[in-house]
Amino acid sequence: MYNSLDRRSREAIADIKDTLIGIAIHPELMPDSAGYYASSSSPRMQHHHQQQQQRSSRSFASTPSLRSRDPNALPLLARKNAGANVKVVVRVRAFLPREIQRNASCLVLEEKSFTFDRSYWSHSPSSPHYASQSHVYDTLGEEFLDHNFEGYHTCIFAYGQTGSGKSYTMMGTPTQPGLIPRTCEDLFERIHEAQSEMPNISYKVKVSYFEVYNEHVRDLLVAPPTNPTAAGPYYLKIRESPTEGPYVKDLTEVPVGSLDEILRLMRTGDGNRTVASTKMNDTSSRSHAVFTIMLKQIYHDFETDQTTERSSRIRLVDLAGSERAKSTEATGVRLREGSNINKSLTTLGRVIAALADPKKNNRGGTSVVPYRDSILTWLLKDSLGGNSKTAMIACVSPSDYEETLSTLRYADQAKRIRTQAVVNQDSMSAAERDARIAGLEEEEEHKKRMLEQERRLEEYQAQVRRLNQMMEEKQMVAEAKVRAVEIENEALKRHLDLVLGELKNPIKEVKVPEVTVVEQIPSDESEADEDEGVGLEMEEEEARERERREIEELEGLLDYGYKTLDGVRDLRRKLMDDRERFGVGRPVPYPEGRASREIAEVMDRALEEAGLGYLVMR
Ligand SMILES: Nc1ncnc2c1ncn2[C@@H]1O[C@H](COP(=O)(O)OP(=O)(O)OP(=O)(O)O)[C@@H](O)[C@H]1O
Repeated sequence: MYNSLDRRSREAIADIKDTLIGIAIHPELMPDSAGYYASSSSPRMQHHHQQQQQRSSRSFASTPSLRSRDPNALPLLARKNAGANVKVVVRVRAFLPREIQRNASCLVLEEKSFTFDRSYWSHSPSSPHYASQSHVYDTLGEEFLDHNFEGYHTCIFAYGQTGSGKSYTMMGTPTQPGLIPRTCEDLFERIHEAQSEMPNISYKVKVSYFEVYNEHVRDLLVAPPTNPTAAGPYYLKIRESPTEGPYVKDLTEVPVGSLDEILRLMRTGDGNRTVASTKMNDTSSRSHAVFTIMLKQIYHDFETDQTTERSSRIRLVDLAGSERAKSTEATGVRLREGSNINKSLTTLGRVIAALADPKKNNRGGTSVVPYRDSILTWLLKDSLGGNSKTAMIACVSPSDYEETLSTLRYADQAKRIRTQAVVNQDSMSAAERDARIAGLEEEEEHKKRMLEQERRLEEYQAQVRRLNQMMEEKQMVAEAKVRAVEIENEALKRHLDLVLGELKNPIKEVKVPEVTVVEQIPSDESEADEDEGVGLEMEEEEARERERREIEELEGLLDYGYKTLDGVRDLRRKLMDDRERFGVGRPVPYPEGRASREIAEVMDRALEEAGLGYLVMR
């Protein structure tokens, strides 16, 4: 216990030294020598400060950490410290039943030297050095949560071969919860404690959970679609913001207000994670899972009317395990997963190697760090080499020599990485806050107006599209009608020609001579012959006259037909010229005569049926 406190005190002193060096680089940003609570005249604040100091006997950096620095005296730029190395710990798990069955023995490495911060012996609970789940949290998780309350982003990731105990360490089991549930529990405990002591502090917690599976990002807080193709894109895209770095676009971030809520989400996400049974592990994680808690602390000083806001991100990563196809005997989908897992872990190794190499890293050589070579390293860019306090838990199996050696080398290299964590804090006076709110409101109003304009433009464009479509349809219908009338007219014309031909050359009626027996009356014979001759002449004259009239009438009718056809052609041309005026036709008067009227009526009906009845004048 004493040793642990002593070590943590030393670490604290080193951390303070780093910070002071960082501040000294910017002398104008040197903080006010008086501490935040010391400078506060409020007795409540001083009382709280004492409480915090008492609490620090349980935890080195005490709970809600808006305590230790004056937010006014430490503006954002000054919070960049000289950087600190990634914390690296190694954990050895217990034998699994199958290892006990084959009488596996705990391997002893030949003498080699690796640098770590700590090692956890979780091999046999009977050992006096046994590191339980709670021990791992108390000695690592708690310290990192302290950093979060101080306003630092943190990341703890578990690395190791398949079946070495990463998921056990990060998530644990219902009876032996791991770092993630314990962090959530401690987080809400601290929040409740702080809120009961300080009414002017409020907290906002949000959570997200995603996995990187086969080089794709999947939201674990959204149930996988039963039919991925019908449900749209299944995987999420990655974007990079100039201030926040790479992030997952459209990732669900759920606001949470209690431990129960966050644990429920954690279980939901865990249930959605891609897990499969392999020869090396019955429940092998086939993806890298990233559980993120976003913590915002808003502190309001009633005396100065100043608001201070601290935001931090807690990233807890359970990587998929490196695996040898030979040991896992994987085939098909499992083999493909395994090769993707190994590929991204190899890239992680290259990123760690580049970051650990001062020649590449210190002289602004971050561009040579191959973050973008895998989704995992790109998303962890900030945690690995940027604004984050980071820890790696290297998990090893007790009986696998080669894999253990490789994990230890990895871990040793990671220990050389330095990150540059800054306190993510922003403070403003009441006037600044009001101005910011006004500015944001104006921005919001402007965005709303823009959106409204965009919406209207879209509506207008949709309306124009609908109108054009209807016009096209109308034109197509009109053209079809014109074609129908033309066909009708052609048929009519042929019919008229036939009728006309028949009238011009009528088929003469063959008169069969009547055989009659005539009584001979000698005195009146010549008179009777004369009368008969005159009657025949008149009949012939009448027939010719009737024929002439019919021909005239039919010629008029034909003329009417041609004119109607002209009207239709005219209409068609107009339709082509101007859709708006396609309905205006040329009226054609009826010709005289009964027969032509009948035919004209037939034609009119045809036109009317074709929807063009207005062409002729009634
Ligand atoms: N410290 C430990 N004490 C007891 N059992 C452990 C310990 N660590 C791991 N185990 C057990 O070992 C098995 C494999 O562990 P786990 O699933 O955590 O491995 P992993 O590294 O996450 O594997 P993978 O990469 O395949 O997902 C599990 O049955 C787990 O309960």
